[in-house]
Amino acid sequence: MALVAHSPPVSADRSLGAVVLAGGYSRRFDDGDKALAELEGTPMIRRVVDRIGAVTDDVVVNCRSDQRDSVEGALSGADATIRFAIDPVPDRGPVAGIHAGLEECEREYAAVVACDMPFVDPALIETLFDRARERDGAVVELESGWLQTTQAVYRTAAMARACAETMGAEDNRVLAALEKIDCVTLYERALEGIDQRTFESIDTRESLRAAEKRVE
Ligand SMILES: Nc1nc2c(ncn2[C@@H]2O[C@H](COP(=O)(O)OP(=O)(O)OP(=O)(O)O)[C@@H](O)[C@H]2O)c(=O)[nH]1
Repeated sequence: MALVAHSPPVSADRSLGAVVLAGGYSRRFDDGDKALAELEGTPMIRRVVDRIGAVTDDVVVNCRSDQRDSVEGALSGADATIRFAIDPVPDRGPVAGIHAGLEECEREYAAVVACDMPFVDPALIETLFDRARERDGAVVELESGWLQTTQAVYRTAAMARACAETMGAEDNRVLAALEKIDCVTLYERALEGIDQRTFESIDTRESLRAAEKRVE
C-alpha cells in the first residue's frame, strides 16, 4: 500500500519535538563545519531548523561546545525555540549526539535530523510521526536498503535509553540502538508526495555545489 503524505499544517500536537545533529567533525567537508556551510546564502543547519519548524516549535541542537557560538549565530532569529545539548565528550559518534539531544528534549517524540540534510521535507516528518505513535519510532528504508536513522522519529525516552546502552557497547552504531526499540519501517519506494531531495545529505564541498543547482 502506498503511503500518502499530507501537506503539513504547523503542528498543534505538542508531543513532537526535534533534535538536530551537528556534533560531527565534517571531516569529508575539507575545511569547515558543514552545519554552517551556506547553501545559496543560508547555512545548512538554518535550512534544517526552518523546515523542521513547520512541524514543531521545540528544537534541540546537539553540537560540541566549540561550535555553540557559531551555530547559535547561524540560528539567530529562527521561529522555533532552540535549546542546545552540548556533547559532554566530543567525537563519540552519532549515537552519543542523539543521546545528548534526546536527553534535552522535553517532548514524548522527537524528529532526529542531521544538520547536513537541508532539503528535509516536513511532510515526511509528519508521516513518520503518525506511524511512530504507539511505537518507539519510525524510520525509512532507502531504496539502497540502508535505514535512514538520522531523518527519523523516535519516542524520546525509549531511544535515549537505547542510545545510552549502545554508547558503551562494542557495536555503537545507530543501527544497533535501533535494534533495541520497537520501530516501524517505512519504505522509500512507497512514499508519495515527499520531496525527492529529502534524504540528500551534503557531506562534501562537491555535493554542496551540486545541491546549489537544485535550490528553489
Ligand atoms: N554529537 C556528535 N554527533 C556526531 C558525531 N559524528 C557524527 N555526528 C552527527 O551525525 C550526523 C551524521 O554524521 P556524518 O554525516 O558522518 O557527519 P560528520 O561525522 O560530521 O561528517 P564526516 O566527518 O565527514 O563523516 C551529522 O549530523 C553529525 O553532526 C559525533 O562524534 N558526535
